[in-house]
Amino acid sequence: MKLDQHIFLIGFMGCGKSTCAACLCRMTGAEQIEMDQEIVKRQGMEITEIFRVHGEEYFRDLETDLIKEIGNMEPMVVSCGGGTVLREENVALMKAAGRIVLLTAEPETVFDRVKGSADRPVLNGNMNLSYIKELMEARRPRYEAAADAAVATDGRTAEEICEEILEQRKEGSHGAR
Ligand SMILES: Nc1ncnc2c1ncn2[C@@H]1O[C@H](COP(=O)(O)OP(=O)(O)OP(=O)(O)O)[C@@H](O)[C@H]1O
Ligand SMILES: O=C(O)C1=C[C@@H](O)[C@@H](O)[C@H](O)C1
Ligand SMILES: [Mg+2]
Repeated sequence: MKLDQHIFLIGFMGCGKSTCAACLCRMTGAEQIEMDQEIVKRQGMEITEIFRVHGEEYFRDLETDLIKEIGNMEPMVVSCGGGTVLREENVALMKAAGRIVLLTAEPETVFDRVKGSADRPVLNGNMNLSYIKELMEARRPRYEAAADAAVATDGRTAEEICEEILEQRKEGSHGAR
């Protein structure tokens, strides 16, 4: 199933964007772009380092620049940063270039998936379930407003999740995205 537009995977940290993007690429033959990794590569610095040295706004500007570039690329699967859709401008650029799929997971699932890692500056110092719940609730309206479709990931394999994403896309081809 070849892509005719980008698929942007969005959602909270640890919801499975990178895992599902890789799986979607195996299923469609499309290329994957990992926004976080691409920014790390270009800056020659880890994300925690970019936040520490330049601040969050600087990182958010890099995300916007990258989204603009992606808009001019061949259709691919884009694994967004967890906070990419916090900027309205980014959402508008993404909507113009493809379909935005929200991956969801319960806070308990997220905590379980991310608790062993120190690579997410937004969670460093706040690696606990109540903070994850609070931040997820605060961000939920932004994720939901940006999404063309949503898929729950709790207790499901990447393959099951991706089949649903591709199935929705077929259905969507007759009307809404
Ligand atoms: N459906 C799933 N079932 C079980 N474990 C999963 C699933 N999806 C992802 N994981 C695991 O959860 C962790 C986070 O997944 P992943 O890196 O794909 O999330 P992400 O949304 O890209 O997070 P971030 O961008 O914040 O790093 C990984 O260890 C991954 O193996
Ligand atoms: O949710 C967030 O704000 C972030 C998520 C990560 O993917 C990174 O983009 C960065 O750590 C910020
Ligand atoms: Mg990721």
